[in-house]
Amino acid sequence: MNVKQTTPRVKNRQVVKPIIYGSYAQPLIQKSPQGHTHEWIVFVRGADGENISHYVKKVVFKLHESFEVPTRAIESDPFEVRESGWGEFEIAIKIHFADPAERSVTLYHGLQLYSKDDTQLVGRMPIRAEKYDEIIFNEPT
Ligand SMILES: O=C(Nc1ccc(C(=O)N2CC(c3nccs3)C2)s1)[C@@H]1CCCN1
Repeated sequence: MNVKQTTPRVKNRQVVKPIIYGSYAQPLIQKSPQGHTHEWIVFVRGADGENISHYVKKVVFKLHESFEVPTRAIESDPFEVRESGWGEFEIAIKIHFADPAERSVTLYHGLQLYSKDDTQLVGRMPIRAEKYDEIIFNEPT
């Protein structure tokens, strides 16, 4: 009996990429001449340390417009911006993908320089403000 063998079509399947984004901040030992009180870093990274540059082409961090160069495009791992300042504000984080067919994704992060609860932090303990999220790609059939 002649049975036609067909290649099994892969249905639309999802590829889920876990990421962590956020900021770490630490008080400066002394206020800078510009009045900066903290140093901080804002970042996007793969959860469990995965190298996201396999599927991320660049990450654009949009800082407050009072920064000298408020728009920072980072085109290779580590996708982070290291800065200093005196206050907390929202940072837009736009992730552009290596696959030109994939639309970019924008996340928003409130830079945190101070502890949210009333624990009086001893010394220069860093303030970690991190969020877990997932980038979901729909694989074509
Ligand atoms: O703080 C806040 N907004 C901030 C915007 C920019 C900040 C900052 O840290 N910097 C600008 C950059 C400069 N350095 C020298 C010249 S411009 C260092 S803070 C708000 C105000 C109320 C609550 N939070």
